[in-house]
Amino acid sequence: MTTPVSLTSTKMNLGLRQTENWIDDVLLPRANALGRLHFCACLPYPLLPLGVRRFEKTGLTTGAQNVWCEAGAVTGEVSAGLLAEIGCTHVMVGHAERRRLFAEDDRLVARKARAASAAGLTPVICVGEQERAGRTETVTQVRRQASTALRDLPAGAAAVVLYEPAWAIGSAQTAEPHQAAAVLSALQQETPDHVNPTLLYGGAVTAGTYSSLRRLAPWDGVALGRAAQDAAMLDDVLGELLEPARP
Ligand SMILES: O=C(CO)COP(=O)(O)O
Repeated sequence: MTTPVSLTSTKMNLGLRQTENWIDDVLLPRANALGRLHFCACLPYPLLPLGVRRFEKTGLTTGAQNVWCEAGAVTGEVSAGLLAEIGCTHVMVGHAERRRLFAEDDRLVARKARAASAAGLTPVICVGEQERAGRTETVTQVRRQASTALRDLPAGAAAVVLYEPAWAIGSAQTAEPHQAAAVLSALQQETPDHVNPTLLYGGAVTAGTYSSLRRLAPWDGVALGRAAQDAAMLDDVLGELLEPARP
């Protein structure tokens, strides 16, 4: 049984001091466990050097929450090359909040994923339905989002596909495990032969989420939001992800 993979994004929820405290008091004391999960913390742009410095030699890595597709004269944006140069390993593309607030569509998300990959970063391609929907509609949306982003990645490129239903993010409810299993199966079918992405679930993850999803489908891990910011919740999730005998 391979060890699951996990990551988190602090979104815009923590300032500089809060991020320092969270890294020092919550993440670093758990660096061994988090390192086993290849844990990546996706931070706002100005806090990326802080993450890179603090995580040096810990097994944890730093990711960005967004990127622009090209370098050059694009005021206010940040290129994949710069993210790689400062030490990021991952970058999220197409998070539901960006699709909703900034009208990011599948083609733009695909360009961002390609740029990330070309710079040596692992794109975390976020997919998921904006509104709660039935299985057929959900699977159709997710298939389209994932295939558009994956098909132009170079052969052998590292990639994560993160299924996060927008309605579950920040809520108390995760996706229903059978429906999530149908999504995972569609993602596997939609993955082109030349890439082998890690497939994660996110959205209202707490202790128990991974086990109930994994019972029905071979998810590679989970992305954490609120659960990574609370030491007790994080301990519970880590205990579950790292327990030796999972079904
Ligand atoms: O959006 C998320 C992570 O990117 C999920 O957040 P929550 O786990 O807090 O719902």
